[in-house]
Amino acid sequence: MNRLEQQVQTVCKAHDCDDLFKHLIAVAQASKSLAKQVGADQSKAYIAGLLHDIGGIFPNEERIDKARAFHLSLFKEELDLPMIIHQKLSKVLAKQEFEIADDDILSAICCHTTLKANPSLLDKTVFLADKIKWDGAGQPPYLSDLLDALSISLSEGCLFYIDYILTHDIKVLHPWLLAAKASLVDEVANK
Ligand SMILES: Nc1ncnc2c1ncn2[C@@H]1O[C@H](COP(=O)(O)OP(=O)(O)O)[C@@H](O)[C@H]1O
Repeated sequence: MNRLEQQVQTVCKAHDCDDLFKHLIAVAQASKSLAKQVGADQSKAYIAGLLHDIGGIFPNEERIDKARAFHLSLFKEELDLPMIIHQKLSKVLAKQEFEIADDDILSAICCHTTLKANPSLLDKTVFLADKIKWDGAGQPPYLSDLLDALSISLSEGCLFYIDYILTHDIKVLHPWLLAAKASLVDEVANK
C-alpha cells in the first residue's frame, strides 16, 4: 500500500468503516482502469476514486452539522437528503486531511454522486466508476445496460445512469444532477 492508501485506511479504521475502505479501493482501481480506457489522467483518477467517499466517515445524521462547521453552502435538496452531502464533505477532507490540492481531483470527488454542469473527463470517469463498483450488495441492476451505454461513449454512460436514477427511486432532484443531464444531452446531440 502507498502512503495515501495507508492514511485512508487508518482514518477508515478509526471510524469503524472497514467496508468503506474496501469500496474506496475498488472505486480507485475502477477509476484508474476506466481512465485508461477513455484517455483521462490515470493517477488523478486513482486518487479521486480513493477519496471520493471519505466523507462517509460522518454518519448521515451528522452531515448537515459537519457541512455547516466547514462553512459549506447547502441546497434545500441536500437538507432534505443529507446522504448527498457526503460528496462535498469528501472534498473538504481530501483537501484538509489528505492535502490534495489538485482542482481536477477535488472537482471529481465533489460531484461523484450527482455530477454537475459541463463535467470534465475526470468528473465523468470517477462518477461512472463509482456506479460500476457500487457499495450495494451483488451487482448493480443497471450494470449491463450502463456498460452498453459506456461502450458508445463516456457521456452516454453518464447519461444512461442519470436517466436510470431519475426513473428509479429518486428522492430529491439535486440541481447539479439536472444541470449535468442538460450538459450531457447537449454534448451527445452535438457530436
Ligand atoms: N437524489 C437521489 N435520490 C435517491 N437516491 C439517490 C439520489 N442520488 C443518489 N442516490 C443513490 O444513493 C446511493 C449512493 O450514491 P453515490 O454517491 O452514487 O454512491 P457512493 O456512496 O458509493 O458514492 C446510490 O445508490 C444512488 O443511486
